[in-house]
Amino acid sequence: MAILETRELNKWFGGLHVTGNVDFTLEQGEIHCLIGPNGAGKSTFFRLILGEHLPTSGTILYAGEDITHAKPFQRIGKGISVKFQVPGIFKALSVRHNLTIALQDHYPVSRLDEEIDRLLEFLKLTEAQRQLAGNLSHGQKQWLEIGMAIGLKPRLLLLDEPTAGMTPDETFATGEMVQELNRQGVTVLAVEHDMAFVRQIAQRVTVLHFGKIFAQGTIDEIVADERVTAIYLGEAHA
Ligand SMILES: Nc1ncnc2c1ncn2[C@@H]1O[C@H](COP(=O)(O)OP(=O)(O)OP(=O)(O)O)[C@@H](O)[C@H]1O
Repeated sequence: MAILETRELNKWFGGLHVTGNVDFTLEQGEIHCLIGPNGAGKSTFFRLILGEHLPTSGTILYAGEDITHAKPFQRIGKGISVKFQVPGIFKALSVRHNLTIALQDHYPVSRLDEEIDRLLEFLKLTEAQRQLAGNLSHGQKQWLEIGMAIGLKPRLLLLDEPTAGMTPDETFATGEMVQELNRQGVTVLAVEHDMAFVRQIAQRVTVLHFGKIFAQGTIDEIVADERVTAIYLGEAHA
């Protein structure tokens, strides 16, 4: 079953056709990576799914329901959550306090502490829970942000370059977190440039180019596609 579908989705910014007639299907339960050259329209596609941009034309379906014109908070309420590239954490508050703010409206007080403890452990942040979020390493800040996105128990998690700026060890640990979330039933759509990470997590890959779907398949199929190498991977691995 498809958890997300876009049909003939188009977005124009003035004369720029940034999303070009995109028919995209995300199956419930998969980890899907979106790759493509800079300016290919990946972030715009995310913002359309989230409702931060409205499409010029076309339809977005979430679990079969038309959400094309739903407000962002309504989409979040339906189970879509996002982690953007720039961490949106409260730097002057402790790690635990950040998670408390993210979760407090969604759990009864009696369960809140237990839920935060569980999340801290998952994020490898138990030891750091009393530190100010601003003092965390770059990778830990990204994990805290992932925690704030998954605390709401989304059905669909969107990740925008989740490993940007991470060390290889942090990147690998992030991949393990994403896989564990997926085992727990979360469908994941990630924009990512790091091909080692894509190989670690992706069950399917979509290549965007000039706002259009250029290729789709498993990571092995994508890497073996000479047309993809010509527009993207050649440059990424030069
Ligand atoms: N709000 C906007 N107004 C006008 N043009 C925009 C707007 N947002 C994005 N664009 C343009 O749309 C095109 C696609 O941008 P987008 O950020 O979606 O690409 P991307 O694939 O995410 O790129 P990157 O990998 O560099 O993040 C670019 O040419 C960009 O300049």
